[in-house]
Amino acid sequence: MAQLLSSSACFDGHVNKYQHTSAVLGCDMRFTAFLPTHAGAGHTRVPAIFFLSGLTCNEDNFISKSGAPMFAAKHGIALICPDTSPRGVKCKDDTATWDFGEGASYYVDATTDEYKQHYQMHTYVADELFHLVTHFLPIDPSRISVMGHSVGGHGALTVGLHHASKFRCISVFAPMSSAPNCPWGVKALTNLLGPDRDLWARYDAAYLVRTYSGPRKMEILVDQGTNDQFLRDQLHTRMLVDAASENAKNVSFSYRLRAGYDHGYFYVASFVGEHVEWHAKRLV
Ligand SMILES: N[C@@H](CCC(=O)N[C@@H](CS)C(=O)NCC(=O)O)C(=O)O
Repeated sequence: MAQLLSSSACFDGHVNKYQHTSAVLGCDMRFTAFLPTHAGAGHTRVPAIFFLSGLTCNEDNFISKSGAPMFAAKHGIALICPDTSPRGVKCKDDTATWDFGEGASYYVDATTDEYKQHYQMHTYVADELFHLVTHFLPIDPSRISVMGHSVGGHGALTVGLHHASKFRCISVFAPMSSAPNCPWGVKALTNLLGPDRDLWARYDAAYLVRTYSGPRKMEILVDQGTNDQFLRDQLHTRMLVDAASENAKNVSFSYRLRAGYDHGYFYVASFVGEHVEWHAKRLV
């Protein structure tokens, strides 16, 4: 069960904030949900898009900055926005920097002694939160997809490709495309999984796109701004394009390059309507 903390009318629906105790993470967690008005009326279950946010974000950034609820209302789709990490669990160094730890879990299931007790965000999103929202909210479990931004784009790709029977399609803005091949990812995976790089492939989005083999063809939409300050050193979006071209049998891939846009929420807000429409075609 989740406790409703607040509810605000928004377009043709409500933005609700919930809190629940996560058994997987061993702490209380919050998430926000946009629910269209007709969700739950006469037992109506609606499709949903999970949105995974990037570094320094919590459950509020996307829902309040992207403008997505207007488009979700138009298409009758729910938005589910989890927090980006466990909170207040006091693991080693997890509040020391902005690019790792609290607000920066990288959606990984940790195996190191320092982090494995709480940093299980992959299983939290794919299993625990998925189960919670499809049992507690009027959401149709057979019509769910995943979207993400930056490190949350890495999260959307890794969660979506590992759980393709649960998530129908994936779209990402400015994704961190290969965690083992950028400084953010190397720092996070060393902390969360240890130094054995063979274990890191499970969270390498480009590797997963290249090797994905079912249960059905996965549709992926990748969006990238050309003036993104993190593109050259951290995101390497081209690696996803190359990986998809090598696996066209199993992956249907669209790439939208946006001239002049940077990494921030003004960029996400500019194209989120296109993304919600793309998901709606596959969910509604
Ligand atoms: N704190 C970093 C930036 C972190 C950052 O850009 N985070 C992105 C995701 S990777 C974000 O969505 N930030 C929250 C926001 O803009 O609301 C800095 O100041 O350079």
